[in-house]
Amino acid sequence: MKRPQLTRPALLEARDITRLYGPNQGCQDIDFTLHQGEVLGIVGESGSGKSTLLRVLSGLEKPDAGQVFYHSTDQASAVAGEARDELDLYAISEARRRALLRMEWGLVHQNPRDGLRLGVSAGANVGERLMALGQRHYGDLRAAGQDWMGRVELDPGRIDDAPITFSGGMQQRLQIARTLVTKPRLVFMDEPTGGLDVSVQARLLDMLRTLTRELGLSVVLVTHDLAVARLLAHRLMVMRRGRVVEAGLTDQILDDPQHDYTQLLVSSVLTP
Ligand SMILES: Nc1ncnc2c1ncn2[C@@H]1O[C@H](COP(=O)(O)OP(=O)(O)OP(=O)(O)O)[C@@H](O)[C@H]1O
Repeated sequence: MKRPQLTRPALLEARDITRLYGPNQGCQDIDFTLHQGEVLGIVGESGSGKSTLLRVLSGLEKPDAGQVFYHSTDQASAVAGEARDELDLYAISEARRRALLRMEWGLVHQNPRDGLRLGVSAGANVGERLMALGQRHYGDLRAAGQDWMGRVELDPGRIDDAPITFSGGMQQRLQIARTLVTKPRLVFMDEPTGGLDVSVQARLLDMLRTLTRELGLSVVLVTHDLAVARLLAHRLMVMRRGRVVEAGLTDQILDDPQHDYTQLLVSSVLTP
């Protein structure tokens, strides 16, 4: 199989990450490199430590041990006065981490209400992230809002409606538009299709796959749903009790799982 991502530069590196709340609760000794344009799926049953790892990787929770390195753009590093483009995520300031989330990263929550501002219009939800990057022209912000609502298959005519009037699936589309409008270099997704009806999930998944391909997004995707992983991820890490038990190309892992736990996971989900 073609493996273009391996020839691309590293974007995010996790080095021996451990964050434990109790024995086997959290994540331990996690080590991997995400390359530009790559979608990495983190899979495993509930409680295996996927969300804990995602919080550590996205700068939201300091690990007990280990480091996360992010290769920033030259421009953003220059603004922050940094000499190198490789940032040690927990050695930089909290303000700098927040700036990364605003300027270079995106975060898609399982519950769209965690990622949206419910009190302002759909258009404002999309435009707001652009304003945080310095865009001020009202017409441009509105045009971007309409454009992105169309791209996530929402009716642009509803740009002035509050997200609270949208269905769960529509809110998730809006959250995705709000996240992607700034063209983030790295997107973290936590169960992006979780909590939705199966038919709504399928359409959303299809849209996500199209967008990740079109935009060449680099994504760390947490899901317990192997069908979601199969459709979106180039590579998978399988977690159990906080540890990675198997990692590799998605098709290899799902078609020929080596570890007992992965075999169980795959057979219980994919076999009728
Ligand atoms: N803030 C916390 N305080 C204490 N324990 C926690 C905390 N966050 C997670 N845990 C525990 O760590 C373990 C891993 O949880 P985590 O949410 O990372 O797993 P997960 O694989 O994402 O599961 P799920 O799919 O159910 O969200 C669980 O046993 C959980 O109870």
